Amino acid sequence: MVGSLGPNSRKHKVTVVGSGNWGTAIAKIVAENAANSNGIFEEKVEMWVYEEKIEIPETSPHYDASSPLCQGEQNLTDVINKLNENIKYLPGVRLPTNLHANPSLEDAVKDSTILVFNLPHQFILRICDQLKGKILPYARGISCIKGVDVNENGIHLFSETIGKRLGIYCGALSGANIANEVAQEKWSETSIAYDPPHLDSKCPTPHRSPNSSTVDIVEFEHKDTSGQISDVKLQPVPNEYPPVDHALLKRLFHRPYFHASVVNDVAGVSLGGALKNIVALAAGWVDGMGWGDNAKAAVMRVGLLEMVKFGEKFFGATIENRTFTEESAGVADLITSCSGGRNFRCARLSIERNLPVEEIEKTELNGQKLQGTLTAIEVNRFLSKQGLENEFPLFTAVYQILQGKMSVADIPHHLEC
Ligand SMILES: NC(=O)c1ccc[n+]([C@@H]2O[C@H](COP(=O)([O-])OP(=O)(O)OC[C@H]3O[C@@H](n4cnc5c(N)ncnc54)[C@H](O)[C@@H]3O)[C@@H](O)[C@H]2O)c1
Ligand SMILES: O=P(O)(O)OC[C@H](O)CO
Repeated sequence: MVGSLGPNSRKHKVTVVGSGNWGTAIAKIVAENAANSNGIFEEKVEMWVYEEKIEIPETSPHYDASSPLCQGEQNLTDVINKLNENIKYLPGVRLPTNLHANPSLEDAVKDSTILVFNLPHQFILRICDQLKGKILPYARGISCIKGVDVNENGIHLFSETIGKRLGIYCGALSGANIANEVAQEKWSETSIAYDPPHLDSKCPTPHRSPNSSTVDIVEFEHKDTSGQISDVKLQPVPNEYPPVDHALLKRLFHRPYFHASVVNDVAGVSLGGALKNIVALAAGWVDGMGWGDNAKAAVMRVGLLEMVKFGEKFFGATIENRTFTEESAGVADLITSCSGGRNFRCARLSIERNLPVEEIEKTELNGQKLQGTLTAIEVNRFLSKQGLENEFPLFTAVYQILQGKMSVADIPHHLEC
């Protein structure tokens, strides 16, 4: 029984929900830290894997004709656990042995107090539905997802959507973090945003439920961009566990090669990561046209301004503008994404090969997913519904180009208007 244990006597169990390129890289980091946490985290870290069959090709350094693992199709989870490598989504990177690939979502999250959500944003809503009732009610989440949740009610951060659907608090992690570089332990920075409506004064609108007979449950109101107020009953983490706070999150994610800064601005950190993907597509197209670095810098300048404007306009009360300039999740992520990110690279190739970006995604990414294409469409759906497309000419141009309604050659003129 949790209640019979003393303060900090229990360890946090951590599960990473997702195992793609970034999911696996973050799971590696978390498992490295969990292996040496002085009793804060359980050593074994679970990584939920969307199961699929793979075959180890003869060209792979892991190929051994006599190995049962090389006899036809295998479960990706078995391959990851036996080779300590995600040969499909993060090839060539050795994973810690305390990281366990688990094909069962329910089993992977069972008893976990910390859930790290890290999968392409188009899959997260369905995963949340599957997780309902399967997680600890006092679990805490961190969303590493770069995207926004657009529906008929407005636009939401995925940290909010996850929190609302699961009845937990969820923060965000985002930064200038191309997964392959991070996984190879090349130095980078990241931003973690975490600002739960604790029993302290941090939350803008926390209050105890007047009807609640227990001090263990806190209700907080959150106004989303549609003006709706959602009530989430947040349960505190029992004090048998070390408190989930900025210091603990730093212990979970910070590495000598991965410097984590922990802040409160969840909206700023989340939005930077989502919107830069739209800009990166434009940067890739401009680069593919051979227009040079000045043109790419122009796209990035306009893109950054639109990112800030979008944040101010739709998340004004909660966002801190300086996140865009001072945090890795802001301009630094924009720069790296427009230099070597997948959205940038696929967009550039689409010009060079005269093919749609989605076609390049299918042939070049081996199952990895672009987030910019869908985000551009979702953001446009939100903007057009409000008649605000003209106020965001670059976001709108990216959408129009994806729809085949505008050509890349028209970008300069479109931005001049
Ligand atoms: N890759 C990066 O460099 C990077 C860096 C920072 C942030 N991100 C962000 O992290 C998030 C996750 O990206 P990623 O790179 O780990 O993923 P990815 O692009 O590698 O996508 C592949 C993953 O999607 C999973 N998948 C496919 N179909 C699925 C389904 N129907 N249901 C559930 N899962 C399914 C696959 O199993 C695989 O794990 C994205 O929002 C991305 O923008 C990525
Ligand atoms: O490869 P992308 O375009 O999905 O971008 C990767 C990361 O978000 C860069 O920080």
